[in-house]
Amino acid sequence: MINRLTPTFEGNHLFSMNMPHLQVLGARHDWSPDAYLCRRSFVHHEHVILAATPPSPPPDDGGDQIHEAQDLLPVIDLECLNHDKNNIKLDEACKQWGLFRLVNHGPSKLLSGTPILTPSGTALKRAPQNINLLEGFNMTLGQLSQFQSQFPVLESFRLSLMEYGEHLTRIATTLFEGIAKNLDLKLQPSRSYVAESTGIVRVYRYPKSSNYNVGLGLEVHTDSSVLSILNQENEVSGLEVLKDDQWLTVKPISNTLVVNLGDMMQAISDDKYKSVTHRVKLNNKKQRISICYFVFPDEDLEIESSKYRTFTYSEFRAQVQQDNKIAGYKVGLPRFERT
Ligand SMILES: O=C(O)CCC(=O)C(=O)O
Ligand SMILES: [Fe+2]
Repeated sequence: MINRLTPTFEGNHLFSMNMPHLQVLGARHDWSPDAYLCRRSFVHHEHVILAATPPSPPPDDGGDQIHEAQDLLPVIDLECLNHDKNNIKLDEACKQWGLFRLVNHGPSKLLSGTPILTPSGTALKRAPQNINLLEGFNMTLGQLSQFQSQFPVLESFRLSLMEYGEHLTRIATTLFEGIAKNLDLKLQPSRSYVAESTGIVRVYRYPKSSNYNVGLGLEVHTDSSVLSILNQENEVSGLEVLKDDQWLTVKPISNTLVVNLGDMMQAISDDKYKSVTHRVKLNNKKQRISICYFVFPDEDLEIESSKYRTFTYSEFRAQVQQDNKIAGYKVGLPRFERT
């Protein structure tokens, strides 16, 4: 797969040319277009952005105590999960962490690519609350067929994305089934909670930087997804997770995916599981590349819980986009709390 994908990326001009169109195919699920522009424009306009918006200091590190979570993070074996009826380890990981490493998930080399350059950023209409120093693109799996006719030159890339999406959907489905059993969830029949069609594959490149004043690679946030499955492609650290008020580095380990629970999972589980708070710091030695797969429920599936008013994922997404646009940040689940 590496060989099929890499030539597509080679000569970054291909993506420089096509990025505006790629955006149309799939904007990041919970970002306003403005925030998205900001995120992808730093390469050419870093000085402009930083001058326009003073960087906010990195969030409190709990007394600068950053711990490595390498030995603490729960590890889930996908193959064992298939055999166990109630998987206590998975349940504990979801309850206590909201994030775990995943091993034995299938092919060791899932996807690889080279960094992608974006075109010059368009002027920002509004400064978002935080500047995120990264560039990348999102692809919604359900829209890949449009991609075929619009960009025949990227056909091998499209096929790779499809294969990656199928593989990751299989993983997400297995994990979700395990979680549903553990929580004894009453699922709506014939509806998908981890729909491939709404799945998003996102590739990001974070520049290297030793200057903490420039801000974070990706601000403190929770994901809107049911599950997010992260491939820390070039094994460069940066991801940190908030656990018991301390930031822990999630060190990359080869052939090991990182799974984190998102807002939809929190609501579906009636708050038994938490959407994990995380952020990405810039690495001071190397640029970092991550490939993330976000999976969502069918857009019109009604999520019922005792904590939140009934809502659909499309309502949630619209609310997040509106908050991003008006307030400059995501409010998320608190917007849907029962009063
Ligand atoms: O790049 C990463 O490691 C994490 C990215 C992330 O948290 C996100 O896109 O929501
Ligand atoms: Fe995230």
